[in-house]
Amino acid sequence: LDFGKKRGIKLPADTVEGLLQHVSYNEPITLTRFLEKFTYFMPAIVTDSPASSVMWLLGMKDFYSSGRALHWAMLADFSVFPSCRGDLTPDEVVSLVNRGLQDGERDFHIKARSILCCMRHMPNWSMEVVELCKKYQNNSVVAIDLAGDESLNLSSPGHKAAYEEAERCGIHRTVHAGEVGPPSVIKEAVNMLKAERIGHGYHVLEDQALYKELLEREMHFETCPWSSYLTGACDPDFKKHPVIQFRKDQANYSLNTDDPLIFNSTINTDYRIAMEYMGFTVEEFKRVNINAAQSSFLPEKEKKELLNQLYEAYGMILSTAF
Ligand SMILES: O=c1[nH]cnc2c1ncn2[C@@H]1O[C@H](CO)[C@@H](O)[C@H]1O
Repeated sequence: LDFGKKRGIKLPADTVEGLLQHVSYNEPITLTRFLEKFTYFMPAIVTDSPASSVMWLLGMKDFYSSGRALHWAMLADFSVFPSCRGDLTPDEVVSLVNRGLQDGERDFHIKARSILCCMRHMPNWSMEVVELCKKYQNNSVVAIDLAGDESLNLSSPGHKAAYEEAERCGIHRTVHAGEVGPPSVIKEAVNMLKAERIGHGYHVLEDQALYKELLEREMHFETCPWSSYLTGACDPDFKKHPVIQFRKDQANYSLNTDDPLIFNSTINTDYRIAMEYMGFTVEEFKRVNINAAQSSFLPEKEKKELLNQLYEAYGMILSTAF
């Protein structure tokens, strides 16, 4: 609200409660309508330097205290947010966030890296995104992602070229796929974009051959149960949720929040759902978090440190041989 006022950008309400009523929600709507929520508050913060500083600071604090993920978009295309020209270039935003993440890692004793996100509806941004990934590759940025509305046709050369360049340069790759879209989007993500992880991926179960292949390849699925309820990605009955099948098959997947602001949630929201409706045991929570660490995009040495921390915290055998 403060940044909106300062920049003369009209928001849909002028109190915190009023704005939250537009942004946060707790009953299913479509993915497309969910994505519209971002347009209510993004114009107030994109490419604004004080806003960016405050956002990462709050993000790090949340990240530390409640396991919330940081999820941020950085590019402002003026055709998307026409009235919100800030004082930072995308490059400066990434650099600022990197500094924030590094301060946070030091102050909170956590690992925090950044994934720069391409948007499905903006294929002409993707090369710029991968160039930023390259520039900051050894400085907090570890991977490229592709998010947005999956019903849009992916066969744009922009995303493909960016992902090819990412692979060529050793930049890790994840793609939102099979969240609401069919298994063919996952196939494209894996075969064409060379994704190493799949964001959501629930609809993989509709193509058993593909599912079997991805199980064998130990493909990592970044699942978000509460998000999947609110975006209408899955049957609203959690007892029929794809995560239950993933658990039974001991697939490589993790539990995540997705967008805590909009979903008014913390990681405990997702854990509670897993426990109450999906038959999770403490052992499965441990296994899932070890999966997450193993499939993280940290450099190998740091990944081993993180895994050792988890093994120790979980009372599992700790090998000092690493
Ligand atoms: O669950 C999701 N599916 C698809 N796109 C998403 C999801 N969550 C967020 N975004 C998109 O990614 C951008 C960066 O966070 C957001 O602006 C939103 O458009």
